[in-house]
Amino acid sequence: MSLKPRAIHFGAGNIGRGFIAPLLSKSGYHVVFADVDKELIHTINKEKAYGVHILDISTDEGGKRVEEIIHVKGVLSTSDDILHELAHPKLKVITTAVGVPILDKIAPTIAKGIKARREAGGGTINIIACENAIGATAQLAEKVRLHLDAEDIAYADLHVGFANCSVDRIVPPFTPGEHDAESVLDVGVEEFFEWIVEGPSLKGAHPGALDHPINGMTLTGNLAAYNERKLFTLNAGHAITAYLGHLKGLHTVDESIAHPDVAAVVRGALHHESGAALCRKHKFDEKAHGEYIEKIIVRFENEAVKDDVVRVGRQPLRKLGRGDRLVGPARMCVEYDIPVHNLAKGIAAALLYRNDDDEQSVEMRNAINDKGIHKYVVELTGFEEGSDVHAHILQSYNELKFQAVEYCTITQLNT
Ligand SMILES: NC(=O)c1ccc[n+]([C@@H]2O[C@H](COP(=O)([O-])OP(=O)(O)OC[C@H]3O[C@@H](n4cnc5c(N)ncnc54)[C@H](O)[C@@H]3O)[C@@H](O)[C@H]2O)c1
Ligand SMILES: O=P(O)(O)OC[C@@H](O)[C@@H](O)[C@H](O)[C@H](O)CO
Repeated sequence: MSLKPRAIHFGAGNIGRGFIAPLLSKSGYHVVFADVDKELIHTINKEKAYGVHILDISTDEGGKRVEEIIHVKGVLSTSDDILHELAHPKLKVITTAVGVPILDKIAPTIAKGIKARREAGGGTINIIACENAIGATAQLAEKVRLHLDAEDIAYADLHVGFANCSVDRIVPPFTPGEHDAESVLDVGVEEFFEWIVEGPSLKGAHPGALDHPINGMTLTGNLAAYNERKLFTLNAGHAITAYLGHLKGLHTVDESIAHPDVAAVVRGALHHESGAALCRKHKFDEKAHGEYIEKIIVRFENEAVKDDVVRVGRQPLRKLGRGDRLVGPARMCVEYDIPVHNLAKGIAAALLYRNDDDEQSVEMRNAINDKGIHKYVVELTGFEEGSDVHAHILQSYNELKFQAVEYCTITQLNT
């Protein structure tokens, strides 16, 4: 039996293959991917390796650097095989990158795994949900607990660490043929990455740290600040770029941010609105935060990444959640009396996002038609009619709707 520590990663998609698994693998873990996609799992088990293409025009090799990830395994997350993996004595870490709405679906499986570990006397493990949401691991923990009995909960309290994190690396859709890739498993990623994990929640021989450290993972005791900094800056700017770009008929993030109107709204939202509020709340150094924002804009401009506005804009209702990247920073601005003209434009552009292949876009359009935009904005954001923010969102909505007609048919906009 291999002496290597094992890690199970739920979700063998972009961020799983392009970010989390490479760090685990390069830190000496044997990585087992768990996914619902049979074809993908079959290919992982057949090829056992893939390449991570670094998509940076600035890399010495002109964007051609490829990192080989080897000795990976796949297991179908809906089969009993996953339970054997979860009970494995060498298992140390479970990570996820499946999308927040899917955490519900994997929770019962993880709960069965915890029960199996208790019965087998398995060692301590740590679980880290690498999703774009504040407190994603805490949400997962809550869902897992619903499937545990009192004995299992007592065991989990001692032997299972649930650590929240902030995860940052842009991993766009990747077409192997366009990049001389050898395998359909290959992924393309930007060079930059940041994985910040709540240290105090980790369990093991040295509480507050992993028994087998992961190179590239940073531990912190103040995750809340990093979480809000990332979601309300990178993801806020990304979403605004994607929704405004989509309304202009643009297809990629680099094309959208190159449009001066889009860049002006993104800079206004990040520097003068979310940034100003974040600096007030978390006492960030204003100059350093300004540099953080500009570095993010350079990442959006990376032409080698070619990220799709449809990927970045996916699930608009999740993105319009009160604690999420658009309404979240707008609410924080209101707390500090900071006007929100640019975030309001981003929220309005999200409300105008029309994509018949995206269930949440369709649901949003139907809700706007049924309830009317005034009431719907109140329901979604919590900003009352008559408030400045509500008025700014409505004003931007009407202006953008009018401008968007040039690119979309009236039927698509439909409101
Ligand atoms: N791509 C990025 O740039 C990026 C960066 C940071 C964070 N994230 C976050 O990572 C998560 C995943 O994003 P992604 O871009 O990798 O998405 P993706 O669609 O590429 O990958 C998701 C994977 O999860 C699998 N999956 C779905 N249901 C499952 C289930 N029940 N059990 C196991 N696997 C299941 C899918 O088959 C797919 O392979 C999201 O929360 C996203 O916000 C993405
Ligand atoms: O994954 P989502 O849908 O929450 O957000 C889309 C993108 O903004 C996101 O995936 C970024 O690429 C990522 O957060 C970069 O770290």
